[in-house]
Amino acid sequence: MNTAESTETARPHHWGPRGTAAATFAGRLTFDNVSLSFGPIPAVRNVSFDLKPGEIVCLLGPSGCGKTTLLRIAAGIERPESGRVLIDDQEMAGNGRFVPPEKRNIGLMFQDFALFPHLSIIDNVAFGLRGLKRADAVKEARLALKRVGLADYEHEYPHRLSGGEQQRVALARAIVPRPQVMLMDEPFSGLDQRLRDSVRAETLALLKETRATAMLVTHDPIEALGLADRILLMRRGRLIQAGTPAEIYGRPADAEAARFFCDMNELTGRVRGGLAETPVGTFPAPGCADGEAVLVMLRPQAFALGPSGLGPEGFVLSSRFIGDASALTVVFKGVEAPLAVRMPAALAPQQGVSTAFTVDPAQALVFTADGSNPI
Ligand SMILES: Nc1ncnc2c1ncn2[C@@H]1O[C@H](COP(=O)(O)OP(=O)(O)OP(=O)(O)O)[C@@H](O)[C@H]1O
Repeated sequence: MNTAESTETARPHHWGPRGTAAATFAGRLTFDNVSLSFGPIPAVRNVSFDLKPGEIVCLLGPSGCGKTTLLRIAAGIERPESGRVLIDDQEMAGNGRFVPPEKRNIGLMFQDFALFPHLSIIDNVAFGLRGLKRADAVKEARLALKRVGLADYEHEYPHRLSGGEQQRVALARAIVPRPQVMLMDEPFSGLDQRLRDSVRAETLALLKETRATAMLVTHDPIEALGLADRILLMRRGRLIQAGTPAEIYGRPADAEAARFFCDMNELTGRVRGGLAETPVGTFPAPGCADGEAVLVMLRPQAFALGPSGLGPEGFVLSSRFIGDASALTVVFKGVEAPLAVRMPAALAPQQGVSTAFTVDPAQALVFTADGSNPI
């Protein structure tokens, strides 16, 4: 059963059968040194990337970092002040050229779904097919509505639909003209938390089916890790790092990028013989000179209980059950502030206990002391 059924309304909530959406010829989306400022605010600065046909990419970063502006530039809603935007090597913007949004063969989906309130659901979906004969447009729109499980809703109006249903109408409307590139701005943020997981999974399946290249904006790192073939990480208008979810999570470009994905424990280490020494263990720091100070970041899940005498001893200051895990704060000798530790609830020690821990070096990230470069 789709979890949407239990959360929103009593109406049926099944999406249509997978594999029935119309496929497109995916486009390559290229940004070549693109910049745009709003007065003194440099919203997008010298951004370059290349989205391969059919790739699903999440544009990720904190609020105000320029994600929406970048998406709007890709769509042709904003003009870059310098640089070039290309789809399949054709210039959409740059060198004096500018192709308007309706000529770019892109699909757009906004955070608030932006359905037309005065149009019925079928007319909302058929809106992008105005070039077709009415009967053909309606036929295509019906197929798309069926795929998102809303075939019975075609005569309804947007205000009569729940948020999850509106999201599906917006998705059907975006895919129905078979765009080469889909651009989606926070497409799940307006949805109830419990609904989000199933809608994300269905949307991802649908995107793969249409084979369109997709760029999704999100500020949620977990969402990006779960959805994307590749993540583009932005900060203050710049592209900081591009890579697969495993690359970005496992080897963040700097300490700030690491903090964006996880609440990190941060310790200062001193290097000796290629190892950063800290009060809770030593971690590889290849290429660093003896005596150099480095920043060691440890994920809360790096810690496990260990045999006495081997790892650091810690005093459990607090232990909180949070469902599938327990969140602990633990005081270690030589470390100023208590460290955050997370482990399976069944294994977690009680508050007030002193016990030995081990620390998984694979969960440690070592950076230069100022956090600007990984080691
Ligand atoms: N039309 C505009 N006029 C002036 N400033 C703007 C305009 N659009 C965006 N900005 C500014 O540009 C910067 C980037 O904004 P943008 O909306 O692209 O960021 P974002 O990463 O999408 O943020 P959020 O996640 O909060 O939507 C911000 O400082 C924002 O205030």
